[in-house]
Amino acid sequence: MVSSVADGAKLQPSRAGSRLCVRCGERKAALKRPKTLDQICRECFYIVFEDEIHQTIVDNSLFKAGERVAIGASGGKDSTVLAYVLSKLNRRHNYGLDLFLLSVDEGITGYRDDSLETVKRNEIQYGLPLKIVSYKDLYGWTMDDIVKAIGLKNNCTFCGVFRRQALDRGAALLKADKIVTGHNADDIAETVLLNILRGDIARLSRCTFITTGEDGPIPRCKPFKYTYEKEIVIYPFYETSHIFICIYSPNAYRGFAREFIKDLERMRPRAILDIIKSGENFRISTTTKMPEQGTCERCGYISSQRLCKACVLLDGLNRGLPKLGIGRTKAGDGKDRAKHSERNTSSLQGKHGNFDF
Ligand SMILES: Nc1ncnc2c1ncn2[C@@H]1O[C@H](COP(=O)(O)OP(=O)(O)OP(=O)(O)O)[C@@H](O)[C@H]1O
Repeated sequence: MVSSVADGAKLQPSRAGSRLCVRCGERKAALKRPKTLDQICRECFYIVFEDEIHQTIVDNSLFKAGERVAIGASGGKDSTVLAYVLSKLNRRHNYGLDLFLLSVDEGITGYRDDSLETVKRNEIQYGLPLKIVSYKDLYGWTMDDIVKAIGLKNNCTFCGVFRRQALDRGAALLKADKIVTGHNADDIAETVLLNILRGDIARLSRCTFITTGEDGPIPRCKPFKYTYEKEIVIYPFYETSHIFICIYSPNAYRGFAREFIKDLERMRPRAILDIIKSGENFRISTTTKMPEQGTCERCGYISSQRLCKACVLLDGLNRGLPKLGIGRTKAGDGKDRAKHSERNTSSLQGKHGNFDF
């Protein structure tokens, strides 16, 4: 399913009126910057947008020269803009990175097949090699098959767990040193809020990290950590920009958090950065038990249980018991590596889940 988001982006420029740009003081302001509400011209908007991302990359030492970086490319607005900006900054600032597009085909007819067409165009437009890995090849199941087996209710759990691992496997095939994703400031603020609402201390403690998985197979980072979604939408300006909406994603709880953050942003744009800042400054009590890292006995993937979540879910599917591994039951067959409280066990469960991408 495809919907155009260019409309929202076009409204703002027309409201900017005839004021001069606050940055250059020469050209007419073309829009009100969503992040700061500054009246700014189009040229200066591009400059500050790209410069802030460059600054985030430099301040957080996200990359080293010579690294092979796989860009998680879904074909949606965030990762499409990420691929474009990262290849531009790589050239402009001589990062010395080898960039690749990496797409996971979940096998969702009418959604991922459409968005993969965008990625294939990006491969040519941006001159970046593309690798596609599919759930069908990796797990023997497409999401269409999984939804037929389990219905709509818990399908996001399968998709999140499988996608996380599929990205790692694809990146390993590309011999990548890092994976980057298009998670933006709104996504991160939303995740902070959700982890508070769920009392998920383990994930709360790491969901604001700009780089995660340094102890795992391939670290992944988020160069858009401080980039507002509204600015990502505006960035391609009058070019058509599309959002692909998953036909299977009912995730109402996340949707509620998202709406709440959008309301806060309308009243006070800084709210998004402030929620991220709060998340960054949470201190976890030393008495809270944290997951103990290991590897899955069956597939060798990083896991805090005897079997990783993907293997447990796959087992359930293959045995005709698709609900196995869903919810708050323990992954594996109960032989935990460490004794955890009930709450901590539930945190571990989602370690590869879609809230902790
Ligand atoms: N199928 C996929 N293949 C490769 N990377 C993916 C895939 N799905 C998600 N990602 C990565 O995870 C990020 C966040 O995914 P999410 O599903 O939240 O989509 P989103 O916020 O709408 O981003 P986008 O606009 O890029 O689709 C994406 O920006 C992308 O980098």
